Amino acid sequence: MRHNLAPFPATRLRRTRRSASIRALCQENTLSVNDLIWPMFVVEGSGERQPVTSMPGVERRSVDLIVQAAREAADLGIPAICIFPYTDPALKTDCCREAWSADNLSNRAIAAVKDAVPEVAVMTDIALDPYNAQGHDGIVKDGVILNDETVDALVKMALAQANAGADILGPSDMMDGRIGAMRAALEAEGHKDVSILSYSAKYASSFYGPFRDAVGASGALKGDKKTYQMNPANSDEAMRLVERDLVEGADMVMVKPGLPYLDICRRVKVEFGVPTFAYQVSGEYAMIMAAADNGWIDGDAVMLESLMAFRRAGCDGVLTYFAPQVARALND
Ligand SMILES: NCc1[nH]cc(CCC(=O)O)c1CC(=O)O
Repeated sequence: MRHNLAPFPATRLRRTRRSASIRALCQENTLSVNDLIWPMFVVEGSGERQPVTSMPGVERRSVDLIVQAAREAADLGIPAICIFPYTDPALKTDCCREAWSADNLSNRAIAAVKDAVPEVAVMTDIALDPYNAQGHDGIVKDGVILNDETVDALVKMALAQANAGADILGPSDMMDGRIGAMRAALEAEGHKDVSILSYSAKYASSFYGPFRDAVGASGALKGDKKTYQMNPANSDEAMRLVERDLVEGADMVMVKPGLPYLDICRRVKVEFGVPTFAYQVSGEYAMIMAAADNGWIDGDAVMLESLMAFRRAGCDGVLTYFAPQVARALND
């Protein structure tokens, strides 16, 4: 872009900022409810709500209340929700078989939402951590995370979610070869219209701490996820991962976490021009809420500013725990 500005005073850049109406005319980016995916946590029971201590305002909800939240999403105009299960520790095993059980908690929630509020798109999470006694996203043997055995398990998990009625599958595991394997299995099993939103550039981040509390995975996890999630120091590698996932059949891609990785969001959008999403993760949410609860920042204003930043960086949409608050603020 060239910037051949006439010298002052012919150019006074404040002219386009002088009133609300002129600022509105010159605004380059917008944030709308259409840009939101609302992540939520499901727990066993009925009428059950459990606050997540490290994420003020976020609760685990039983399936009936997930359905109620999906209705709220529809009323607010939020196009999609994303379901994460809090799994009973007794169901966690080394082989992770609960992950692909047709009537596991997550699949029951997917089916219930699709039955009651079919117009809301349901996204899922595909990774073994909620079902793994070892807390890892993949199957662990002798301290090593096994790639190909994990992909076989993830394919079964993907099919179970598609059978339950999921619209968008979200592989968040970072194994190699999983997108191609899932896409082939979906085609073979008649799920040709199910979307894959791949967590393509997912970093080994410390911003996921509160999420691991929310799904009850922090206790089980031994070690870290650095042999599969990305090194936060890398950027070119993210482009290779995105390209690989697109070639294997992903429809949309994600960068995660969000705000600390806006440069990656920008590169993905500019280099590939595909539907690009960011995940404003639990730690990002917790930081904003903690400062707001202390009266140190204006929480609502910072929430909206942080989400506009994703749009400015080129994201088509954002997974954010703020989704209902944002929708309410935008609908006001
Ligand atoms: N693989 C599971 C998964 N899916 C989404 C998140 C994090 C989301 C958040 O922090 O809000 C994680 C945690 C992890 O990788 O340890």
